[in-house]
Amino acid sequence: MSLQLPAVDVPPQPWTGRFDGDGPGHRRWWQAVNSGSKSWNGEAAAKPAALLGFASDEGVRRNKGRTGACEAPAALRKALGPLAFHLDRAVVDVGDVVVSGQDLEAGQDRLGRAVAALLEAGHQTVVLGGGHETAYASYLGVAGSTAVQSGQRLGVLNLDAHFDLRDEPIPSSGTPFLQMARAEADAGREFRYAVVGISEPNNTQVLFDTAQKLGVQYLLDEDCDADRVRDFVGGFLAGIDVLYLTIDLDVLPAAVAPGVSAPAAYGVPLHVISAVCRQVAQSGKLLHLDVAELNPAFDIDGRTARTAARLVDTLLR
Ligand SMILES: N=CN[C@@H](CCC(=O)O)C(=O)O
Ligand SMILES: [Mn+2]
Ligand SMILES: [Mn+2]
Repeated sequence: MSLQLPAVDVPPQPWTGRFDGDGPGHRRWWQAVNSGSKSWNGEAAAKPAALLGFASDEGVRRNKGRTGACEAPAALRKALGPLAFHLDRAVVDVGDVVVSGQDLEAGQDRLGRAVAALLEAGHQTVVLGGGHETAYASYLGVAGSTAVQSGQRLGVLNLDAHFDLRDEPIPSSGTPFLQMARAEADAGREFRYAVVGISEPNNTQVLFDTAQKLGVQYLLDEDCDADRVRDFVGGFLAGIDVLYLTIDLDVLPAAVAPGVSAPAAYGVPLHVISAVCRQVAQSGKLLHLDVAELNPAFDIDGRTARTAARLVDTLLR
């Protein structure tokens, strides 16, 4: 595949990690990414993955959260770099879209256009956020894809302690899914939105009412045992053609994911979230994914970034 990547604000930088040798048996993520669009074994079965950073703090700032998510794309690459590479696809890094100052909307627009271009070129797209305002930027790209434009049914699956359906005068990290609901209605499409891991005490009645009005399917964190989540996700996948998966890392318990703006007191166990990622990867319906809300300033030993890296690795298997 030719390297026709969209221009972004910061071009990709070389990746680094532990070096055990040059042969395929020693390969780690950093070596695979640095070898670009060349498949590591020349016969990759799956479509190449394109990683794109969204360096944005503005949504969290507007939502009165703890800022620092703009450093997350670099922290996620650092966590991915040393992982042993067992993927049957090439991975390319496209670089970062950077939200400058307070112009979140312009950044979301740039990211959306880059995602749409990468989807058009046949990539499996992966956005490394950013606060959860990343989700609306991702959506702009997904909504512009040929798959959605040609009438395939889009599903948005959010792994999150929060609905992020706030009705606010300006967009933030708390509003992306209400923005999507309105955009889908304007386009004359049904909004298919499901959330795994909702924390009841961290979402007001107004948010539950909005979710009900929009027909949102959700599972509370306390109900997220492995069987129930597998059935819930399986049911959602059965009713859609293409999936946009978004992982807000605050869906995980604070001990596993301390490096977020709003750590979860309860959280969904990592093995359950990891199983969702395997289920989604095996469905063959994954169009686009992103990881949001990592805040390296509050991460302990890179726990949150390492966990996120592992989930991305699982999703690209
Ligand atoms: N993306 C953020 N979502 C949450 C944050 C909650 C909080 O800061 O406590 C929300 O807006 O509900
Ligand atoms: Mn959240
Ligand atoms: Mn969120």
